Amino acid sequence: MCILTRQTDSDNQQSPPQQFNLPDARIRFWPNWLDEALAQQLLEQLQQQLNWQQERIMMFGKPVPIPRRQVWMGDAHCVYTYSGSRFVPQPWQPRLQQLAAQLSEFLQQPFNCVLLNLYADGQQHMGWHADNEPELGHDPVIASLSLGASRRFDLKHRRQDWQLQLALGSGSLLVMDNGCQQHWLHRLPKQTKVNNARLNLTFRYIAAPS
Ligand SMILES: O=C(O)CCC(=O)C(=O)O
Ligand SMILES: [Fe+2]
Repeated sequence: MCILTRQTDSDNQQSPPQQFNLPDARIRFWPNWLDEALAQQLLEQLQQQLNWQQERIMMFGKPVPIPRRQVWMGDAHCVYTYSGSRFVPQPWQPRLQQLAAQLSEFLQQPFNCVLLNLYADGQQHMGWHADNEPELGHDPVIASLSLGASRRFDLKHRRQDWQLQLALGSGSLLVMDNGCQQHWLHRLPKQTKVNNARLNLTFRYIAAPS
């Protein structure tokens, strides 16, 4: 097993990313893509303004609330099926549409929808999964922006004994592509000592029906 950890440093959007060429995948990481004050301001604004939902998923035949709150937002055709439920997007909040456009320009990659996850504290989490729903296409590019409390993010190869752990601090941007969803899984583990909220935004692209 190989566990690699990177700590954040003072890079910004002008700096080249930290790049991890993993077996069967690529991860790029900008520790300070947004500066600290802007990240904090955006966190507070989105926490207050958005219509946060605690979705329920079916587990062993019973509806169970997921351990975080979510918003699904994007272009009207971006209907998304996740853990057996169908999500119709909320219309764009202007600041988020602007961020999607900024990321599209920055990464030279279209984004037309975003899943927002709000973790009230370190008890809230997300289990092992891949963002490999068919709507996202064959090899999706997922751009993950984090605001608020720093949390650990784990990746593991599906078939080989490889793991990667990253600390995702406020304002950091993580980009997963080149096989990451096909060959790896990721999760946000519980961290019971974390008392503050974290908001994560994963920008995605869903092709319009032809
Ligand atoms: O909160 C995170 O960093 C992970 C979010 C995630 O994996 C997802 O939205 O699919
Ligand atoms: Fe994910």
